[in-house]
Amino acid sequence: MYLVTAQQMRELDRETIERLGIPAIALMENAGRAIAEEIIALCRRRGRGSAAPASAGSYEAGGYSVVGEYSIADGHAKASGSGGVDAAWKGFMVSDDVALTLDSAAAEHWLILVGKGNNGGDGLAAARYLSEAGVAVTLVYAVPPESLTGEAALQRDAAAAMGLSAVVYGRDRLDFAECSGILDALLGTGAAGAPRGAYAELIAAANSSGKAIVSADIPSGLNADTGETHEPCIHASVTVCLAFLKRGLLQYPGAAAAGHVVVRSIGIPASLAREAGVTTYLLTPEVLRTRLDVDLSRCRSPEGHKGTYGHVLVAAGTMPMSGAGLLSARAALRSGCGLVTWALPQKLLPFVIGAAPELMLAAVGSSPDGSWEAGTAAELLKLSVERDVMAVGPGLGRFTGDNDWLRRLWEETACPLVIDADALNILAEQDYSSWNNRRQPVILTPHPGEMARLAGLSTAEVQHDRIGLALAYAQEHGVILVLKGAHTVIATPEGQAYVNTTGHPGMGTGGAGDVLTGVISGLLAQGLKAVQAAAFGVYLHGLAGERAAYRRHNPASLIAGDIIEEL
Ligand SMILES: NC(=O)C1=CN([C@@H]2O[C@H](COP(=O)(O)OP(=O)(O)OC[C@H]3O[C@@H](n4cnc5c(N)ncnc54)[C@H](O)[C@@H]3O)[C@@H](O)[C@H]2O)[C@@H](O)CC1
Ligand SMILES: Nc1ncnc2c1ncn2[C@@H]1O[C@H](COP(=O)(O)OP(=O)(O)O)[C@@H](O)[C@H]1O
Ligand SMILES: [K+]
Repeated sequence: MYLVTAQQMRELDRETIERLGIPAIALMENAGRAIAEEIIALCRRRGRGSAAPASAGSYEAGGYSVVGEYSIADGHAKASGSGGVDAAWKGFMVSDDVALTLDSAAAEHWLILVGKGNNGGDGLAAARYLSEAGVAVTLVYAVPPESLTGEAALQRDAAAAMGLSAVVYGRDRLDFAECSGILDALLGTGAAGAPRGAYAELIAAANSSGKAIVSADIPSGLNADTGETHEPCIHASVTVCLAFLKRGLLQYPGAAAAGHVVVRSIGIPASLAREAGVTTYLLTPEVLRTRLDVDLSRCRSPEGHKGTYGHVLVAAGTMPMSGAGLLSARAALRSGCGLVTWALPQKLLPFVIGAAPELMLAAVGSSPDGSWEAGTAAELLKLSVERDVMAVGPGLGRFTGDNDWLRRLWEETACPLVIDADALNILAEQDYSSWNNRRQPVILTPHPGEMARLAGLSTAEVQHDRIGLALAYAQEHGVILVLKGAHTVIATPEGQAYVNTTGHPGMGTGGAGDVLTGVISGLLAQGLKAVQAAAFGVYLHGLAGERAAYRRHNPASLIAGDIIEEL
C-alpha cells in the first residue's frame, strides 16, 4: 500500500484528470460514494454494537488499523439472508445497492460539515448518497455556499436541487445534540496551517459534541504529511482516506486523531503512483512479499544445517547492563540463525555462563570492572572474520577511545554491521561521513532519543515528521535507518521507506530494542539483504510483541524476554 504526501497526491490527481482524461467530478463522485458507504457501514456496526471496521485486507495493531478497499460482502450476506435460498432455487435474483442500504436509516441524522474546497465537495457528494439511502442529512457550510467553486460548486448545486437541508455556520441555528453522527468534510490535503475562523469553531464544536465523527480523506486540522495535529484538530472514529494513504495518517499524533483508517479507491490507478516514483509504503505482508521479495514462510532447506543459516557476532554488555547483550544474542538465535557468538568483557564471563547454553561466548579485553576497552577492536575484528554479521551496541556503555574503536569496526569489518544503543551515541559524536566507505551495509536502529543525537535535533523535532527525517537521513548518510517507536520507519539510502504498524505501546519496556537488534542481525546472517532484514525484523518483532501481550492478557505486563519467546 502506497503512502503519499499531499503534493504527490495533487500530482496523481492531475495525471488522472489530464493524462487519463477522467473528469475531476467523476473522482469526486467516487469519493462521495465511498464515504457514504463507510458511514452506512459504521451505522450498521453501531447497530450490532461494534465500532471498528472489520474486513479482509486489514492491518491492525495496538488499537490502530488501516483497512484496504474491501468488498461489500457484508451487505450482500444481509440482503440475501431472507430470500437468498429462494432466489437461488428460482435461478433469478434482483438485489438492491446493498452498500447504500440501511435498515435503521430512519434513526440516523448526519451533519455534513462542508469546507470551501474539494474536501467539502466530497462531503456534498456523500450527503446525496446518504440521503438516497434514507439517512437524514443537514449540510453545514463553513463559508457562504456562493463562495464554492469548480467541482465543489457543482456538488453544492446538485445537493440544493435534491432539496437537501442546509445551514450556514454563523448565520443559521445549529445544534449538534440533534444529530447521530458528523461527517467532517472541512479540510483535506489543501489545508494550510491551523484551521481558522469558522473552520476552527466547527472542529471544536464537533469534537465536544461526543458524536461519532467520520473524516473525509484526513481529519480536518491534521498536517497530511507530518501527522502534526493543529489546534484544533478533528478526532475521528473513522477516516475514509481517498485513493492513497497519506503519510500524516500513519504518524502520531495524527494516527490517533484519525481513528480507524479505511483507504478507498476513487479511480486513480495505483500504477500511476509507481510511475510517479512513489517509494514509501505501509509495511504489510504483501509489501514484504512483492516489493521486498521476502519469503514470509522462513522456509528452511531440508538439507540445511547450522552452517547454512549463518553466524552472528554480538558485541554487547557490561557489568550493569549484561542483560542487554544476552537479550540481543538470544533474539538472534530465535530468529533462526545457525550460530551466535556473544563477545563480552572478560570479567563478565563467569556471571553469564549457562544463562543461555545455546550461545557461544568470546571473552575480550581485560578491564578489572568489566567495561569495554579500545583494544578490543582488534579482537572483535579477528572474531568477525568467521562470522556473517556483527551487531554492536546494546549495553555497551562508553569507554576511553570508543570513537576510534567504532571507527575501526566500521572501516575494517567485511560483514554487515548493525549499530544500536551506545554505539549510536558514539557515532553521534563523529563526522562519520569522512570515514572510509564500507562495501557491506550498515543498519542503524535508533529510538527517537538516539535519533535526536545522531541528527543534532531535539526529540520533539525527530517526532515531528519521522518518515521525512528517516528518508533524508538514510539518503544523506548511506545507511539503512530503523527509526524505532510507534510505527517504526525503515528507510534506505536509495530513498525508499516502509512504515510498520505491528507492535504496541507495551513494547516500550527496557530491552525490547536489544531484542530487535538481535532479530535483524539473525535475519541478516541467514542471507537476507539489509533492507529485507531490517523491514522483516521490525515486522516480526512487533508481531511477537503482540502475541506476547495477548498471552499475558495485558500489554503493560510485557517484558523484553517475552518477545523472544514469541518469535
Ligand atoms: N481531483 C481532486 O483534486 C480530488 C480531490 N479530492 C478531495 O479534495 C481534497 C483537497 O481539496 P482542495 O485542494 O480543494 O483543498 P481542501 O478542500 O483541503 O481545502 C482547501 C480550502 O480550504 C481553505 N483553507 C485552507 N487552509 C485553511 C485553514 N487553515 N483554515 C481555514 N480554511 C482553510 C481554503 O479556502 C482552501 O481553498 C482532498 O483532501 C480530497 O478530499 C477528492 O475529491 C478526489 C479528487
Ligand atoms: N508505542 C509503541 N508501539 C510499537 N512499538 C513500540 C512502542 N514503543 C516502543 N516500541 C518498540 O519497542 C522497542 C523499544 O526499543 P528501545 O527504546 O531501543 O528499548 P531498549 O533500549 O530498552 O532496548 C522498539 O523496537 C520500539 O519500536
Ligand atoms: K476532512
